[in-house]
Amino acid sequence: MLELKNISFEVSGDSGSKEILQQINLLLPDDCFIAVTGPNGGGKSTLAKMIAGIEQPTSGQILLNGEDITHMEITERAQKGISFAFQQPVRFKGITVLDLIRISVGHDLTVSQACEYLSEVGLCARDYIHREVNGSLSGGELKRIEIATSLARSAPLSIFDEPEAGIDLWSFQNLVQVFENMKCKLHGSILIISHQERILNIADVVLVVVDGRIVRQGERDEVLPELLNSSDVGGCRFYQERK
Ligand SMILES: Nc1ncnc2c1ncn2[C@@H]1O[C@H](COP(=O)(O)OP(=O)(O)OP(=O)(O)O)[C@@H](O)[C@H]1O
Repeated sequence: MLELKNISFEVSGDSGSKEILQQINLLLPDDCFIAVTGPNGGGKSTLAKMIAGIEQPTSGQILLNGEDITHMEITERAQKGISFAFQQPVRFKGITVLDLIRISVGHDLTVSQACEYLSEVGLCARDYIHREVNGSLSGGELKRIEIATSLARSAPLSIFDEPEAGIDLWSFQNLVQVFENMKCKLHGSILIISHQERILNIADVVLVVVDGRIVRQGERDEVLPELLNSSDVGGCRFYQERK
């Protein structure tokens, strides 16, 4: 179980300081699929980065299964079982797709076993398995390879930052299926940042982040209709923050 207690994140710039996250409280139980949504610039990626250890909060506490991980680095959190797939996937010069899947799974794997992960994300495995994870891959290909490595890692908590970004419409249908399968197979929690109704539609819990605050959180069937029926852009302004 992951718990965020009063997490705030402030940055200083030329025009003074800015609070990107304000007093975030969140409880993420085990085996839960949570979708985080909200307008651009609301703080969703920053929230995910706090959990993964890419950014450190200015104040507050993050607990993983009761252990305080607030000041742990990203590598240590990864070892504790938090996996993070970036909005802009990272390139690994000199490392092949096969290497990356083998590293992710953490034990030896045959080529055909590794290929299964690529097939799951809709890539023709034989065309990609021996390719280097470098700039020669398109954004969408990198994104799918990153999702395949997350599947291989099968972490207790997998975080995906806008997995749909850069994925074409046809592949998007499959991507929704990938996450549905993941939800059934994975013994762990999934946190997805998404703007897509079809992704929100497969989540157990939907969380809405606006202006650095959680303005709404609850079961999908409760929150999604409110979001979709709201006339406001981002669908968020009318919600009251949950105390
Ligand atoms: N290190 C930083 N320094 C200054 N501003 C930052 C920093 N990190 C994030 N921000 C700002 O904080 C706000 C929230 O950014 P964030 O990327 O978390 O938003 P988001 O909800 O994920 O947006 P999107 O939907 O567009 O991906 C933005 O205005 C962003 O410019």
